[in-house]
Amino acid sequence: MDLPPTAPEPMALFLDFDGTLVDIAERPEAIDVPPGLPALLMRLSARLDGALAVVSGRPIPQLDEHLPVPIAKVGDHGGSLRVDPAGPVEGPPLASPPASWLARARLLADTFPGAFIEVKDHGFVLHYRQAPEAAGMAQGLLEAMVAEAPDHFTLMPARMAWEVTPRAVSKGTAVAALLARAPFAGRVPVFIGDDVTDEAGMAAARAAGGLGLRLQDSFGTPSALRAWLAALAEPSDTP
Ligand SMILES: O=P(O)(O)OC[C@H]1O[C@H](O[C@H]2O[C@H](CO)[C@@H](O)[C@H](O)[C@H]2O)[C@H](O)[C@@H](O)[C@@H]1O
Repeated sequence: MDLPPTAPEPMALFLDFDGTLVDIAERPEAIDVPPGLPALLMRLSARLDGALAVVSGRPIPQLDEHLPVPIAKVGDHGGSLRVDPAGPVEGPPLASPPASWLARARLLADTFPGAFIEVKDHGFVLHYRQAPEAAGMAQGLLEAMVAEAPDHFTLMPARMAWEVTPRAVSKGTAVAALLARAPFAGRVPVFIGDDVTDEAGMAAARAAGGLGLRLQDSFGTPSALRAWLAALAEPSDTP
């Protein structure tokens, strides 16, 4: 593992949620959010003058449920953004997958006990954490689906899941959009994530002169990252 980095100044910080801020759980609703995490993110956001965003594949309402604090949030892998915590949720118009895709994906998931579908507004996830034997067939089916509408959708490998997402957005487009706006503009971006779905965010941060950090390499575990964030949130003692 590399040493945790020295935070650049002034920093804009982009944090993935599942597998980065919180440990992976058997199911999406079973995550254990450490009780102090929302307050820690609040302190950190204040320390960065608001230039902190949680950037997740989850929809923003789910992020609000797990992190009920007024910080910037990006959901749906860049499909929805709420930069001003008191402002509206923004995002480009995006297609939704045809109902027939969901029906076919559900049929497949139903043949593998433990596999299930998570539906989002503009995509869906086929989770196979409890049915790893479903991975290959799921990949084949979903690849064939997105090949029917390659301009609109793409298939992303996630952690023990395949996710059909809109092609037009990614965590990278979200980072670029936030960096063009206050309070993120003019700061050095740092994106921290654990997953293939975070690579576009990391690449966007690096392209803007900042850091794209893989949790496993730079911190090891979500708990170690939270400790680093807690130290960062402390007021600086330099005048
Ligand atoms: O971008 P993220 O915040 O990392 O979200 C990515 C996906 O995370 C969730 O699924 C993953 O985490 C679950 C809980 O630990 C786990 O059970 C599952 O196997 C993982 O794939 C979430 O359900 C998805 O909607 C997110 O896109």
